[in-house]
Amino acid sequence: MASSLFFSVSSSSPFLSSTIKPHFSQTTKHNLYLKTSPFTVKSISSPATNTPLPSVDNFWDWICNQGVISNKSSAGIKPGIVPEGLGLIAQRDISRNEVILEIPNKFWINPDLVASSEIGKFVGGLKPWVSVALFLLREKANKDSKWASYLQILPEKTDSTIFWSEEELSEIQGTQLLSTTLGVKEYVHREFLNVEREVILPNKHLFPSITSDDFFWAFGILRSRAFSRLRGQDLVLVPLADLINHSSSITTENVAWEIKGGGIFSRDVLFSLRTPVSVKSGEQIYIQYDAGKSNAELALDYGFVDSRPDRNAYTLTLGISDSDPFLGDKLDIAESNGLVGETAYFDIVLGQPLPPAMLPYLRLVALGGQDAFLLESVFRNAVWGHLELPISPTNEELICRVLRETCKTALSKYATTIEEDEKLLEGGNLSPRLAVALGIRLAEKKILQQIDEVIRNRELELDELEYYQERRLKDLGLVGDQEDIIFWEPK
Ligand SMILES: C[S@@+](CC[C@H](N)C(=O)[O-])C[C@H]1O[C@@H](n2cnc3c(N)ncnc32)[C@H](O)[C@@H]1O
Repeated sequence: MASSLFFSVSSSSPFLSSTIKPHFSQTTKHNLYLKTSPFTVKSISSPATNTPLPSVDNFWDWICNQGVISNKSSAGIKPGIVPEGLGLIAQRDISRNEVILEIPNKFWINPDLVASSEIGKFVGGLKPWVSVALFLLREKANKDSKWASYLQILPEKTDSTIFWSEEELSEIQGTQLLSTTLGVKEYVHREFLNVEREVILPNKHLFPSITSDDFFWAFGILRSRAFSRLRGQDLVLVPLADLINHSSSITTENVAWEIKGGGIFSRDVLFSLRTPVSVKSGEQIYIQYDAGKSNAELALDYGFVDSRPDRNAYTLTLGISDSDPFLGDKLDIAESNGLVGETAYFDIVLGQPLPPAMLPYLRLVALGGQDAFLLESVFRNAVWGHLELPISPTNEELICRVLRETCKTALSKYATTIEEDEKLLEGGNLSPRLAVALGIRLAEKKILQQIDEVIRNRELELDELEYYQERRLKDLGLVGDQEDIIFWEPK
């Protein structure tokens, strides 16, 4: 019975899951819905990070004059122009784990600063990021802003997929990243329309001309510069510290920054940044951005992808249909095993086995017909254990078939094959955005192929698998050594 099973694909971004409603359909059985784009690609470009050197010098002077850096001449770091735009350059040899920066909270840009600013009373009820975005835009328009030296060094745009043209987006046709990007753009645009109506237009004296593009710029700045974990109400931009770039060669799991108290007699809180590895004088200092982020999230937030294979993930969205006659029982069982709600998300990572809870969950979703007795309350404590192993040929065959259909349909949505992408990669000389597009679409296809291969092998074994009834008979001692069922002859 297939009526209770639906599969769809979606984004894995934790940001999306908390703040944006997914915009893919999840209503029909065996549902696989991929948003694709009809555009064709002609060219792809990358934004220039054209911060002139005088602006960087001016920013550095400002930082030092404000006392953020106590002694300019003996500072261990300095901002400089690097391949990633701006970055932090070591001014002497720095050892591993050495603190390179401590920025007190009076130099942070966060919702508290906005609340105490002249726009504070107009933005009180807004989401933290929206109020900080309006603050940035207002200060950017003010030549005499206290923050002018900082705002001048912020890039006009990044390579985040939210800034890609339609033609550029067509390079990620069929990908989950495209679907997520369109969802985020829709979300930001909606937020803009709301804030324009509620705050910007009624307060034209404070916000004379803020466009949707301006608002996207501020969103892009916050997504790419606020340190992970410092989001929501804790959202903060830390000037100077936010010049640190990411390198895939930094693999230490430890987070390179922390928030510290400023000392017993100080009310200051400090943002403290360390070097995860030792760095020679003149070299750029790097950290690893949030190790938990997939390449799709890096592409969306920052506009680059990491070369580590385990950053490549594909999210399968699985769920129990509203019309499933056993919906309540199934939800109850899923919830007792940590899978809350009608939908469950499983991140499949390139080169790694399927997540352990995925097959049990699928067996649960597909459970019906003669197997439905396992949903009865007497089995409630033991049912998940049973689901960890095959239940019945019908159940196992169904989940294999639907998973393979899902992979096949998803694979058919991409405009290029793995072989074509690999050839392009070999050719090299890719623009940053095309490199991102290729990295993402190639990895997604490889993961789908990987899932299909695992399930194809399983299908070949279906006749040899041991199912619930056989296990049960064995447990009861009703199956002999030769796997024959033992009958008691009546005397
Ligand atoms: C926190 S900011 C770092 C400072 C930034 N480079 C600048 O010029 O202002 C993050 C941005 O730096 C760039 N970036 C950081 N690490 C990178 C990397 N490994 N490859 C490419 N771009 C990188 C991306 O544009 C990203 O959105």
